Amino acid sequence: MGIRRGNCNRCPAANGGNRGLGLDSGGGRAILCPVTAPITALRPRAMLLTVDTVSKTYPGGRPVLRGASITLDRGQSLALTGESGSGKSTLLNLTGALDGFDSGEITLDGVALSQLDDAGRAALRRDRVALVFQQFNLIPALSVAQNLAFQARLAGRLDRGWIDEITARLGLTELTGRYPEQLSGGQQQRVAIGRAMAGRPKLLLADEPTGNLDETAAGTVLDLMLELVRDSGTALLLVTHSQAIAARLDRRAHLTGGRVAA
Ligand SMILES: Nc1ncnc2c1ncn2[C@@H]1O[C@H](COP(=O)(O)OP(=O)(O)OP(=O)(O)O)[C@@H](O)[C@H]1O
Repeated sequence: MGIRRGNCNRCPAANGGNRGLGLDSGGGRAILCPVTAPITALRPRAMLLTVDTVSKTYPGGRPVLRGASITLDRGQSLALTGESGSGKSTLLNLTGALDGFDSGEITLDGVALSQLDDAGRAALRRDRVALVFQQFNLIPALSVAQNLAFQARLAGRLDRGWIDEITARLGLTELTGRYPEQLSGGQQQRVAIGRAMAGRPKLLLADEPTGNLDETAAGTVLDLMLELVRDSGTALLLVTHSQAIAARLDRRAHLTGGRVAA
């Protein structure tokens, strides 16, 4: 970047100037203030996602998000917790460009979501984001192998070697010819995770991914998902009610009153 980092002699945030920009104490050269600069400016390579003071009210409803902010580095995992109705799924959907927000900004992999039209949002979802929900959402007419390949093709990154690796790591090798209705819930969710990862997404959004599974299956699925995500360098934003699950991730953030308390 053109502007270097250092100690500024006056805090522009305090003086009503541009947040994060300051002057060095010597010659008045522009620098990034290490105190007030947005983290994105200081660590541009590591940062994947910034949700910056985002607000959202559904038509006819009360505000759900009132200036919610989170950040996520590449390859990092973050658990989003909060009371029922606090807006966790809403925040996840906004992050995945599934819905629009009223104010603030979401930046994903350098792309400001507020600037995208419908086609741009669709492209972002296809190329960089993958979703796993509590409902497995597999395509019933496609076999396990076809479900995985479908997603990879959609993302424009069909790599048979990678799909074979995912299949093996998720313990699905014996099941590749089966159809979703021939699988248990835990098996279906493993396929859903495999499908999500098949296109090598930058960000995996998971909404209560083990919520429909019994404890044993949930534990297995979570272990496999975290291992696969970690080794792939994919960042994970996971909504959960479970403190035990939240504790397994790198960081956690709690949503309350429409804001995030990290
Ligand atoms: N499409 C929608 N239209 C109108 N209101 C909605 C819509 N989706 C969610 N809401 C409302 O927004 C609020 C937050 O919902 P959201 O699903 O984001 O919460 P949550 O924290 O994920 O809840 P839970 O833990 O129960 O799944 C709720 O009051 C909900 O009724």
